[in-house]
Amino acid sequence: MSGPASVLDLVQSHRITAVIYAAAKLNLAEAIRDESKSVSELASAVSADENALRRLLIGLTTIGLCRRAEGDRFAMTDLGLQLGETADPSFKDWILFEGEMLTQSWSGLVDSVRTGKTATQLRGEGDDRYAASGNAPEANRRFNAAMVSLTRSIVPKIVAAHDFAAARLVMDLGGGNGELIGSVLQHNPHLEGVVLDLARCEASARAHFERLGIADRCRFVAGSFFEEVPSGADTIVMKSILHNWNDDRCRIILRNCRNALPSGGTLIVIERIMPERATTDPRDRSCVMSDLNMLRGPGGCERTEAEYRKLAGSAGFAFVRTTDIGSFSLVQLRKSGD
Ligand SMILES: C[S@@+](CC[C@H](N)C(=O)[O-])C[C@H]1O[C@@H](n2cnc3c(N)ncnc32)[C@H](O)[C@@H]1O
Repeated sequence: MSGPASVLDLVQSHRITAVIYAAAKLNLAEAIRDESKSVSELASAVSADENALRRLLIGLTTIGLCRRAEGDRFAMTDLGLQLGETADPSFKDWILFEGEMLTQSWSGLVDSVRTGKTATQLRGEGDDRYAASGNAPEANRRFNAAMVSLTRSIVPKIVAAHDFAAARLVMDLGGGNGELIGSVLQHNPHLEGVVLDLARCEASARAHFERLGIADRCRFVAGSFFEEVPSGADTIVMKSILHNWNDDRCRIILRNCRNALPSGGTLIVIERIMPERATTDPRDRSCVMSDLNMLRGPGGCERTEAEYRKLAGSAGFAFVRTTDIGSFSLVQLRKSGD
């Protein structure tokens, strides 16, 4: 957002989400591709009313996702192309998740602020959103696909930021569909990998390993990191895990990691780092919005670097370094005190 916005502009932000969601749902980026298309052509390609579609396309130009070409033709901008399913990066799955699930959940934010409880707790479905959503396969598929699109966009920075040369077996704890470990293994042919996550991620993770040609050196273990983390890995990575949980739950996960790692083993935590004092800077805003998303969603929070260091220290890890990788940071820790 450039310059100070009016309160009216700010409160109408949901309209922008709806415009982007409509464009993604209509597969507009796929229909337009790299060349401009006429509105009538597009209307028949995406099954839309021509006049209404023109109005949507003009809306998309005002937020920089489309540009008007000659006559009644529109093209996607580079940013707009990211709405396409096969773009690199593609945020389509995140947009569908945001438009179909998060928008609904956030409408109850006031209840979470009043009570300090998550949407799942307020519905009386317990403290663990992941356990509560166990029999909602379509919602889980949507969530997992959204996580893949977000993680895929930052994986090159993760791979560049950490040298895995000395590692032998890397475990991605809560690694979902295997996006992160897949990339780490592709860039490090000497490595073996394992993903530990809930059983519902197993089929898609295994299919992903087959697609990448790493199935012979990457396994999936179905389990819960609150019960046990299997030993064998010298390095454990966790992306977007600790921010899901409160400090007590995080300590259980961290202690299970510590029990699983050999002496001096490495733990890499990849999370957004909360600023000590948030400002209107877009990066601060993005982190704080994620923090509120954790309040409403799984019940965790975003933490400052000092908070991560303290939390990890209380579970027997020594701080090594923090590397800034854009909107996320990579906090490297070492098992201490054997
Ligand atoms: C926010 S997602 C992060 C996924 C992945 N690390 C990424 O960043 O793309 C959290 C992950 O934790 C997994 N998870 C939740 N509860 C778990 C549990 N008790 N044991 C293992 N994994 C769990 C979820 O299935 C999900 O894949």
